Amino acid sequence: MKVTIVGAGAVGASCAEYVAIKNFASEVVLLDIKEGYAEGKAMDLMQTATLNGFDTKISGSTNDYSKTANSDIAVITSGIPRKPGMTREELIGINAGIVKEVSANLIKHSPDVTLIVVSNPMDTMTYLVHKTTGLPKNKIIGMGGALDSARFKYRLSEALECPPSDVDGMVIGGHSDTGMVPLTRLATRNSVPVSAFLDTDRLDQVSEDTKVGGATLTKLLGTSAWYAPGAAVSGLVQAIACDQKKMFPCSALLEGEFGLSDLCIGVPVILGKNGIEKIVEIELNDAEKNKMKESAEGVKKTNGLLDV
Ligand SMILES: NC(=O)C1=CN([C@@H]2O[C@H](COP(=O)(O)OP(=O)(O)OC[C@H]3O[C@@H](n4cnc5c(N)ncnc54)[C@H](O)[C@@H]3O)[C@@H](O)[C@H]2O)C=CC1
Ligand SMILES: O=C([O-])CC(=O)C(=O)O
Repeated sequence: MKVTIVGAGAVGASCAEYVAIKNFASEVVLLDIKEGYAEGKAMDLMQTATLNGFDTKISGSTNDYSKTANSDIAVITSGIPRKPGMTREELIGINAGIVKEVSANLIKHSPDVTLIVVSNPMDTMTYLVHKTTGLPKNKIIGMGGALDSARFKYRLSEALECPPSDVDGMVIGGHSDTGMVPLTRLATRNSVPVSAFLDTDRLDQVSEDTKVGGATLTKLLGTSAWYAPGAAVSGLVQAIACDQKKMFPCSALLEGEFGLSDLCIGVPVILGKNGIEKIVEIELNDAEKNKMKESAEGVKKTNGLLDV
């Protein structure tokens, strides 16, 4: 199993580390445009192999895509992150060109690759990859909802004063400060609806904190987050690599599902060896449907800025 990660920055390197530690991939190639950077990160990570007990071979490449040939899965984390006060959407001008070029280069050397798009604005970057590559729709996956759901569960565990492992929950919709749709109605603590423990005001607060999860960290860190993003991507990579048939909310091309079409947005999907094996059309109530519709309008507005 060969995994390539383009962009050896904060998220790319974190993802490489989690993939390696989980020890399911034979090879991880890190590629970056910055001279020597991916090689340096790869060497540093390889020197953790005996410490962390993994056998995955991690190598680096400065923009030489021949090193990525025959990758099964490739992750795109190349591009700029936001600074405090910015939205993800403001990154489109620089990141669209990078994502278009990187995806074309990856596919040239690995025509059967499954792509996971991380660069922001992620839903629009995922749509761009659909529009500009010939890859089938099941092989293009945007990562956002897995991260947003992890943050939702963290915020719920804070409110419930319980360990995060007691909590289950999911965030669908666009990966943006206003577009996320945390499904509080379906969230549970060990199968008990969270509404049995928390009142509406507290649940609304959890939702709001979840939606601005990325912005909150960007303000604290001066750049956007990487540990939870890297871990979330590694979960998607593992589900595909190990054919786990696990369900995650991912940005997928919709063609009528949830009453939406011609966009990529976060919805529950089953991930296995064929990438997106199924979009799971869960029943939403009217309020959730309206939030999804508004979220989709926001994503489409950003998509309208693309030159495709
Ligand atoms: N979808 C999500 O949930 C998340 C998305 N992100 C996004 O991921 C992206 C990366 O974030 P960070 O790793 O924090 O940024 P970073 O600046 O640490 O790393 C980005 C790397 O991309 C490289 N790069 C730029 N152009 C390239 C090209 N043409 N080819 C190869 N490499 C290139 C840079 O040299 C740099 O090393 C950002 O757009 C950020 O907004 C970050 C966190 C979560
Ligand atoms: O907030 C950002 O810009 C990066 C990101 O997508 C996240 O951490 O959710």
